[in-house]
Amino acid sequence: MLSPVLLTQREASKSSLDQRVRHTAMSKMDLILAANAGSSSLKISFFQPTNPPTLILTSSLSNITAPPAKFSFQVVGSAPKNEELASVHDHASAFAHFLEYLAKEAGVDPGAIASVCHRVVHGGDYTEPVVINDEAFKHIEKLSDLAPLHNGAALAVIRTCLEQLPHAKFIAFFDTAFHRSIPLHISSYAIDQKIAHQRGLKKYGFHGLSYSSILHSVSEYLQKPQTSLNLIILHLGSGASACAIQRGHSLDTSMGVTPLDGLPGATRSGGVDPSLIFHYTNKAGRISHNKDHAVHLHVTQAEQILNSQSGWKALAGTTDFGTITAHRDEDPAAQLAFDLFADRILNFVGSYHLKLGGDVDALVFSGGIGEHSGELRAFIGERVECLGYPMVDAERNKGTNETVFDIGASADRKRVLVCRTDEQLEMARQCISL
Ligand SMILES: Nc1ncnc2c1ncn2[C@@H]1O[C@H](COP(=O)(O)OP(=O)(O)O)[C@@H](O)[C@H]1O
Ligand SMILES: CC(=O)OP(=O)(O)O
Ligand SMILES: [Mg+2]
Repeated sequence: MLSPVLLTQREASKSSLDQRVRHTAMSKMDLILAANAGSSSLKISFFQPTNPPTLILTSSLSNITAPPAKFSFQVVGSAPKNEELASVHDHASAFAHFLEYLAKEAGVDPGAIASVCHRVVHGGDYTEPVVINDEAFKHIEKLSDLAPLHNGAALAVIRTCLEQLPHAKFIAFFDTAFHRSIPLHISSYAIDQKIAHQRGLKKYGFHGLSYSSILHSVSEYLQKPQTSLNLIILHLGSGASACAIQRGHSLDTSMGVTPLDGLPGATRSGGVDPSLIFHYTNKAGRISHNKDHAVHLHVTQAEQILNSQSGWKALAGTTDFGTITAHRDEDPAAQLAFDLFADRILNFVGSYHLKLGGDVDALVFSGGIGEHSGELRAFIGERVECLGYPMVDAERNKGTNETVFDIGASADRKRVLVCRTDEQLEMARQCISL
């Protein structure tokens, strides 16, 4: 017998959710919950399992690593609820808060959730989504050292789900899977290949769910099949990476065996001379004895510093790129952070433009910074004009509510686009097609 989804009839502000959830789930208890454990945030969306998936509600907990965390919860068609939470300090407490809010405030019975999609950043050799069983759980756990800010956080959310939603099916979707198409000479490091194979030391690449989502949206926007598209995509968030897409497949990306390489981020250094770690601290190479999670992951102190104590946080004392942009005129540290980020982005745009033989349909900005920082887009846009990209139009660069919008002054063959990525939607889409 089907139990009602809603525990109680609540106040009018919840009526939109009531109607949507009641409508579908009373007859079919098969909602999809998609959880995205990023380095600084936990983003959650609920979908009805239609094709394409129908969004019911979104929630996010950001600033998890720079408290107080910011909680937002929005039922589609209703006003968002926002609050600051001093009690949330990691992904496990963030997800616990969400589940409590869902039942108590939104009145949703967790029994209505049939499938839970988890974004897992490092999947190693898994190239397809997997149902999470003991073996998959251990596999993800083993890879935690290679994604120290991510896999452990995703596992904490998975553990809570296993305890609190025992009736649901859990599926892991991997960031790395999208990059399985990267050719061997690009994914290999110039090291002993026997050791490289034994230890899985190669470029895996990350943000793959985001790149899939962007590819899907840009293909719809340009009305061209994905397999005809050559794109340079910049996913600029707390973790930032670039990707060259050739005929709809990943050709190269800036992150490597771990998400540390390539562009700097909120707390990550990005690529440095590998020898730098031996000079940064004379403790490099030893197991960290700090009190944080790095101890349990056996990450060396240097690796911990480059992952968690670097990036904007080290350069400008904030993990918020919006603050950096706003203060760069009066604060040389903020100016340095801005200029350094732009410089590293240009390295990848130039290199990927060349790898694609100049045959690029669009340069695409995405991620929290790419979607919101008109200043950074204008700065990069001006410098890539020499490669044949149109000038960034100041008015268009102010943005719209569309998923994809064009900020180029002319709709020449090459475009400069902004795309709102949606990793949760991408997982729901793949979940339905499974
Ligand atoms: N208006 C803005 N201008 C510049 N940067 C912004 C703005 N809004 C958000 N950001 C940046 O986006 C980052 C979050 O990006 P997001 O992709 O959501 O992060 P995550 O990597 O946790 O998924 C914030 O840390 C902030 O630096
Ligand atoms: C891979 C990665 O860095 O992800 P995020 O930007 O969500 O932290
Ligand atoms: Mg993210």
